[in-house]
Amino acid sequence: MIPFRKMHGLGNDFVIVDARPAPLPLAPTRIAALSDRHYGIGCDQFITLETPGPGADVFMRIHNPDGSEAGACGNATRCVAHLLMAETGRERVVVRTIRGDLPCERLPDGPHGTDWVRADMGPPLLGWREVPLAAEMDTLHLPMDLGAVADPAACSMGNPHATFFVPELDAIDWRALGPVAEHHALLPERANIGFAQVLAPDHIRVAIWERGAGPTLACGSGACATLVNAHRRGLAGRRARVELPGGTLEMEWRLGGHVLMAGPVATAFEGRFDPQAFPG
Ligand SMILES: N[C@H](CCC[C@H](N)C(=O)O)C(=O)O
Repeated sequence: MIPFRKMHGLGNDFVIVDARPAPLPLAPTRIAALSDRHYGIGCDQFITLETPGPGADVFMRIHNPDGSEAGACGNATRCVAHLLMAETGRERVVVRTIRGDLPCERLPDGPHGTDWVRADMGPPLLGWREVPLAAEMDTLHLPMDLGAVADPAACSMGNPHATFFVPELDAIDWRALGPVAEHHALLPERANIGFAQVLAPDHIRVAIWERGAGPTLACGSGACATLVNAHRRGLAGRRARVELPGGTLEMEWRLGGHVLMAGPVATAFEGRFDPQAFPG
């Protein structure tokens, strides 16, 4: 039997397994089965903790429920950091991903008396090859028109994001538009798709259709991409509250280039599963 911990950041939820004591060779098909909300445990991303090299406290591997591996997961970064802080008693830890090292710190005096964790998600990647896009173009204005939405901006936070800016989020069927954009020909590695309504230079409402996962209650790297793309378009400052369906993250795109995100984390439950009971 394999123990797991179920955590979430604003309802963006994760199954977390610990492969630091010994390798846990779970095939993508088995990860997908475990991530299924009816036949498995269910989650937005499946997170595997691995022993890092020097300079980090943990390596965090990220899989989507379709079995694909992702390069960033902001809310899981915050959850894993909180787990490590509880293990070590430290207020600051470093989470390593395939994208790089993400320093995290606990904010004990967060709003509403909850423990908040702030993650430094690193700098956004703004070049067309870095997103990546299918051809050379201005990443601030993609020639993509889906009728109800068009002209998104794109960037990478270690994973690809495209952001549509809309006058009224409630007026569009973003759950129908999301998969069309996710699989658009301009996005050779697909992308996480944000639908953002800028309410003020420091307040953005966004809904995210996640690559390989679909609609989620929150998306940390998506919130980072939303702020970056809004600021690049002159629609927002460098600090903003980003309001997602599951709650609000406090975001900052620092002059040094790094994007920071802060918000609450929670553990829902712990359990165990028999991997042989799942196809894979
Ligand atoms: N929920 C995650 C994003 C997962 C990204 C994944 N869907 C991808 O394929 O890039 C977050 O909080 O950043």
